Amino acid sequence: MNSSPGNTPLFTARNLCKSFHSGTTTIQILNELDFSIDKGEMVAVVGASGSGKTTLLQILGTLDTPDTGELLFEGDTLTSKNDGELSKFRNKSLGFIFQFHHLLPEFSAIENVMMPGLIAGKKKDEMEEPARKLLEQVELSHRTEHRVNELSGGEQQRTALARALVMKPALLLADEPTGNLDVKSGNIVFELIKSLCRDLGLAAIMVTHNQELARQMDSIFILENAVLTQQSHP
Ligand SMILES: Nc1ncnc2c1ncn2[C@@H]1O[C@H](COP(=O)(O)OP(=O)(O)OP(=O)(O)O)[C@@H](O)[C@H]1O
Repeated sequence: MNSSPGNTPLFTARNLCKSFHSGTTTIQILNELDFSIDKGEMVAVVGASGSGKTTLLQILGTLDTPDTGELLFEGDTLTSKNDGELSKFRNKSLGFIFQFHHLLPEFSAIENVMMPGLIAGKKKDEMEEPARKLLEQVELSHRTEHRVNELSGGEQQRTALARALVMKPALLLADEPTGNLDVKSGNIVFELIKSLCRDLGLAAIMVTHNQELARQMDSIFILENAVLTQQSHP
């Protein structure tokens, strides 16, 4: 949100509206919500349970569609892209990390990290070095050949982080990335997210219930009554 006049933000959401309908009830989750983030900026999104944080992140990540509104990446609209184009966009420009790791259990740590590249049509030889390097950066050099179910919860989440970064995205979307971990493992994952994003110049939007972690980001936004409000930094 710190763009100086004339500078295009990395990612902009304009006028997002989203409602869910259940029987006769309509829940308005997002109401003319505006948001933008600059290259390399790290923001936290907090809010009460059920306020719509996951829904917002899914929409920003083009995994869900708003009822109305527009998303712009580096000034280009994403709204007119078809599913195939959006899938390519996500693969190239976005990294995702969720509360649960969503790794493929039948594959090893390094195979999981290489996967986004292989899906994009890159050769295994091309992906092996960056995957190995990232596993080293998340302190898992000794676990590269382990299958997912042979890793601890913290190790699985660090593998998921390596996978999220392997395509060198510009923006990391993290939904409660430490929510399923004990405090110590969660802190390790959070510190890695922070340091790797800083080192790689990545922007990040992190949904969290943890105020202590949120305070360590560049800014905090509260999702309340279907709009995002920036909290003045403590
Ligand atoms: N597909 C859906 N259909 C109907 N209602 C939905 C759907 N997805 C989410 N909701 C409702 O929208 C609201 C927001 O859900 P969401 O998961 O985005 O909240 P959240 O802020 O991430 O919650 P939490 O902090 O508990 O994870 C909730 O009341 C939820 O029940």
